[in-house]
Amino acid sequence: MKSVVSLKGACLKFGQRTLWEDLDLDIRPGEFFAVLGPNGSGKTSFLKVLLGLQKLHSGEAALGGRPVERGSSLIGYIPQQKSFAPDTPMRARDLVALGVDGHRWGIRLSSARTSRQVDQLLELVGASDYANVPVGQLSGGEQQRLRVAQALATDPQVLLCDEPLLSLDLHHQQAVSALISKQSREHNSAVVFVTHEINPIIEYVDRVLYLAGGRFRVGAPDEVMTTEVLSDLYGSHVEVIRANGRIVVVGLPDATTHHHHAEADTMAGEVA
Ligand SMILES: Nc1ncnc2c1ncn2[C@@H]1O[C@H](COP(=O)(O)OP(=O)(O)OP(=O)(O)O)[C@@H](O)[C@H]1O
Repeated sequence: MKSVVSLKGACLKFGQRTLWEDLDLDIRPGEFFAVLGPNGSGKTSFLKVLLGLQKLHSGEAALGGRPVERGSSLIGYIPQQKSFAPDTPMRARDLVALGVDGHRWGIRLSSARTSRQVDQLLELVGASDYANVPVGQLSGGEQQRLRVAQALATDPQVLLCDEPLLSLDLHHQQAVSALISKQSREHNSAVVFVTHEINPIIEYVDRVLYLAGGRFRVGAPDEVMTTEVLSDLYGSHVEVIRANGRIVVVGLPDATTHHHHAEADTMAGEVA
């Protein structure tokens, strides 16, 4: 099947610092693709490249067979959580409606139809109860569910998600992950899902891009999330333990992308 996201020989650098290089990647329609790695490894920058907001140092990035560009209508985007100001003059349903018809030129959907679609989206993310509440008065998790609804509104071919589960409680983490996976299966949308933590989405992930130390590995979770591969990426021994379908990475170096900073300090943690 043709890929919907394609990177060829992609390299991203800031000054002397290389986040990744020689990255060749094809993401298929309907694929659930997770991007993992420690703080500062370049996960958000990876999304910015696909959004056309960050130029590659070298190589090519394409969406739907065309070079990436800002504002592509192929993309739905769930940004990293930022709170709305308390006095934002917008209700929950207005925010979702913006996703439905806010950026269309020409024929706009009739308002009754927009309204029905907004109701469906609100229900999908479990936000019907607060549809008329101003967004600035909602909790971080409630706001985040609205962003998911907004991103799904255009039925995107590529759904870019930047840590969409942050600030959600366990129940809503599961609900939002399931929703995103459903979108990918039923609408054949490719999902690029940036996260620190693979466990909430482990049952959905087809492949992982793991970034660390200016290097990367791509493959199925079982191929990448291993003691051998992660120890190699981090340049120090880490232990990957599987228990009850979860993956725990123990002994990660201090979160850093620089090998020379990977000091003796270690912490036992559940990352990835
Ligand atoms: N425009 C820029 N100019 C210079 N450096 C940048 C720029 N954008 C990002 N960086 C640096 O690139 C590195 C990767 O940033 P990025 O936000 O992609 O990391 P991340 O993996 O998403 O991190 P986190 O998990 O902390 O969100 C960081 O060290 C950041 O400071």
